[in-house]
Amino acid sequence: MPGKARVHELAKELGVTSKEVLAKLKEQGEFVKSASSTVEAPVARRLRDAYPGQGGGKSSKKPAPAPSNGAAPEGKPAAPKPGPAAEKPAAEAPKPAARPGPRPGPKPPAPAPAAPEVEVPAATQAPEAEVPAPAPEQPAADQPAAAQSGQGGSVVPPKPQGPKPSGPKPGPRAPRVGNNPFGVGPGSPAPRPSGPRPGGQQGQQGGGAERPPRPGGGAERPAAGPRPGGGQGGGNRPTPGNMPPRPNPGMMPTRPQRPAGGPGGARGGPGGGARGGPGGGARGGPGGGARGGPGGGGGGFRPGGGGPGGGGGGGGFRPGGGGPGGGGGFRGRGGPGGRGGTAGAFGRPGGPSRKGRKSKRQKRQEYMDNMQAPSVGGVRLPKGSGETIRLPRGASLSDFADKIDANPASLVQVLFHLGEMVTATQSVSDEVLELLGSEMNYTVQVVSPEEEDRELLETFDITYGHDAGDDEDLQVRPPVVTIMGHVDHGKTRLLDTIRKAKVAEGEAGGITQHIGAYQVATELEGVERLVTFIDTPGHEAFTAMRARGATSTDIAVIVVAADDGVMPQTIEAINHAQAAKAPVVVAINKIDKEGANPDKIRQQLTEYNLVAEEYGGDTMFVEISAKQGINIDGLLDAILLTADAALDLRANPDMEAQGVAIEAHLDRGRGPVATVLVQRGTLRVGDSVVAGDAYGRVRRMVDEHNEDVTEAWPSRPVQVIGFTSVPGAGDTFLVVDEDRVARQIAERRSARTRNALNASRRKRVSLEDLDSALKETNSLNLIIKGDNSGTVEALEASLMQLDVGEEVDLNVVHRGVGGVTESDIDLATASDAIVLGFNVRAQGKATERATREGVDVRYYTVIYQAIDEIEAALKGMLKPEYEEVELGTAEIRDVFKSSKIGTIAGCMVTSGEIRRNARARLLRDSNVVAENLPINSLRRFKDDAVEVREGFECGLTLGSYSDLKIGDIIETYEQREKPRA
Ligand SMILES: Nc1nc2c(ncn2[C@@H]2O[C@H](COP(=O)(O)OP(=O)(O)OP(=O)(O)O)[C@@H](O)[C@H]2O)c(=O)[nH]1
Repeated sequence: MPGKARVHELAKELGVTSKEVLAKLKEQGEFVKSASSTVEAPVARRLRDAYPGQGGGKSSKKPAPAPSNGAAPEGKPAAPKPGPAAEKPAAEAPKPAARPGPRPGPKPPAPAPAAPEVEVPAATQAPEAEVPAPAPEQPAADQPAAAQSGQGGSVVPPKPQGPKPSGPKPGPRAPRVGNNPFGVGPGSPAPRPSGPRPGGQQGQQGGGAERPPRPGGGAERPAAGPRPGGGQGGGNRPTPGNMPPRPNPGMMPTRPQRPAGGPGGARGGPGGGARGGPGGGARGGPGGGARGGPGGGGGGFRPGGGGPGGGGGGGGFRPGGGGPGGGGGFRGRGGPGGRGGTAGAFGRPGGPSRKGRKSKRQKRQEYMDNMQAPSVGGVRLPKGSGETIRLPRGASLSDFADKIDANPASLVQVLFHLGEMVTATQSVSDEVLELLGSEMNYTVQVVSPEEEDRELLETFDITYGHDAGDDEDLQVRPPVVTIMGHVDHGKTRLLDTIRKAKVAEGEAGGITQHIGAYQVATELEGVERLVTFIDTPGHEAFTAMRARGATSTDIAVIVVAADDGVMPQTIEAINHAQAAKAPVVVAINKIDKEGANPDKIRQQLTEYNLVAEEYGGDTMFVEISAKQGINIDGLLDAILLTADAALDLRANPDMEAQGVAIEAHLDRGRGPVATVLVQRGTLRVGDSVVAGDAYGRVRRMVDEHNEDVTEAWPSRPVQVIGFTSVPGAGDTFLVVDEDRVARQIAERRSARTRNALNASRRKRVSLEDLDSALKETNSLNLIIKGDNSGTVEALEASLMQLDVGEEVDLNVVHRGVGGVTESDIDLATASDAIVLGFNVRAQGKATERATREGVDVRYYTVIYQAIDEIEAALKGMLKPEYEEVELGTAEIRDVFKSSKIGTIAGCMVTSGEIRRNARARLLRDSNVVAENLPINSLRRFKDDAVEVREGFECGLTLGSYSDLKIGDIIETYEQREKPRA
């Protein structure tokens, strides 16, 4: 095969010295080692071109037509061994001859004479060739160009000069790095590392293999020989520069568009060669390349920072911070340009971060704040300036912390130091909140449930408790009356009598059911008037209900048995009425009985600010007999007169109804049923209603005659069916626009109640009694289920009033209306509770489950029985109380010392007996010298004894106590459990 020209041969040919040739080559950017080194044909040609006068230029033109002019010797070097397939001298190549014009058609018809032109270096024609330069898929088109290039001369194998650098190709003539003639134009020196432009431009031509096919791109250049990928430095060694492309960020279609990368190919330096000669390559030559040469190349595998003049890598695997103009990159470092480029996608930011730093001033301010902040137990707290913090009852430390922008954990710590152990989310009592607030100079205002409810309703633009509209919208309404009094003074009987009396007076159908309230008609001064009675009298267990009854009541009738007089609950009832500012009418009952002394009652009640009219006061006293129906009308008259005199009973019926739930229960067939008393507005079927934390839509309303009603005016009690759950007795109810609002109000109330309940139930654990609290809980948990909410509340209230000392806690973990369910049993299992069912039974498989889980379920129909039993159970739980019982005394008559046993007292038992293991105290001259000493050894003579009686001598030891003297008295005693009263 025709060898490559050696330097000295070329020197000879050109008539210059080898040294000169070497110098020239160096000038051209070719690094040739010595005179015996070979150079590639294009280099030789360029060299010849550089010496035109010496035939170099000519010679380059000659070789092609060689066959015709026989210039073989010259032609040889002219057509140097370019391509691997160049078996034949380039002179043979002409036929294709194709003029590499714009059309590289596969069959260029160009005749032989065109040959000279054929020799025009391909690179010079590149601009033309670029246009048609087909994509690699048109190898045929490439062919002629390749042929005419004169260097590859590869006529035959139309090897597709794929766009890939295809490094590993076994081309026998792997162009050496830096020798790719297509990287630069003819005659043009190697790209200077002077900026992106040359590099970029060159890169386009010799561009990386990954570049999309571009006209004239190195890869596609047919003239590029077998290894088109390279620029000047192009070679076909498998290097990162000419590896087949791998998918990487640098190859993403968008990347090359980054301005920073310059127009260089994805891997391209100017020459885009594998290892980057001057033209750049995979590792970056001056034109930039994989590692960022000075010229800032297109992205390579690791396009680093761009060089001084170049942009950074245009996206490669790890393009880094750019040089001055560079940018974009993943992880590269800045080149000489240093920082200043923008950060790469994942690169470090260009400059040091100042974010998060605090100024000295800020730090000083913080320090000052810290110094001023209150500190409890070393925990710094925010310092308030006396502002008022409003917290709902049962708020947690977390809620508090939110309001003052503090860390809840520090509040927990502070409370710990103050002796309260609570978690951040646990509800805490009002006092604790207030205490904590005062520590931090805040005024904590615990908002009452009523206030909270008002605020809650305000969020829905609802006001409760006021009549809407003007004075003229108000219409007279009947008075609402509650009957209260001491046990057995005749409240129930009176209510019955009134009811029956009115039935007798012709109420159609009569009062057929007890709904918690009823309305009766009576005549006063010829005018028919209505009076509403709340039909929930009771014994003290109903205190809670009564208290509420008084607040929803206009007038309180206090029943006092004429034969019994004023009793404790009479006074309590008066107090409730007066607290509710409800005028009182006193019904002196049982006047039919012997010994009835109404005047005594009048007299007694003056002490309680109830002065009878007869005595110059304004309270009406009416003497009646509920049993015999005496003076019932008189009582009704008195009620109405009192109402007229003392009250302005008017309400606006033309508004959405508001009122109070008097009683509620779960009806087997109808679901939750609530008796409500409309206080203002008109309640209608279909209204969306919310009562406490229950809500629903009024599906049906019935009155005390069990008749359906469609509208209920002020002071009218009706039973409402349609709630989704059972409201509580005494809950306020109101009609709202939409079901959604009703639901939301109910849910928020429910959450609030739960919180408040948690706060009240929380077992207060302080550091002093933490041990005992953990050792023994001493609490009785209860679940109360009843047939209606009034009963349940009453039972709970009574139980809570049980006096069992402070040793035992009574917790009602759940209460509800309805039968005992499986879920009640589950809760009881989880909380170790006893289930109390009042007038209800177990539902479904609750009994079975209770038996299985060992849950104690107790059913009652009499309230006293329930209370008595629980009281007994609680007393059983009380810790035993111990008392000291003296056993006997002994006088020390002698003292012995034993190295083995210690100090032994020889005694005479002077009273009672001395028992081994009993406790003893030592008296000397009637003073207690030592207490609680154990008698751990007791002997009578040499025998161990369990006890020694009065009049006998014994020897004993008092533990390790040794300060015994003759004449001391040993008093022994033991602790015995004290029976409870
Ligand atoms: N002689 C007489 N007995 C009456 C009169 N009113 C009530 N009694 C009787 O007194 C007893 C108690 O009457 P209740 O109506 O149950 O008394 P109460 O105040 O409702 O009792 P509690 O529901 O337990 O609080 C009953 O036996 C009645 O019959 C009355 O005017 N005269």
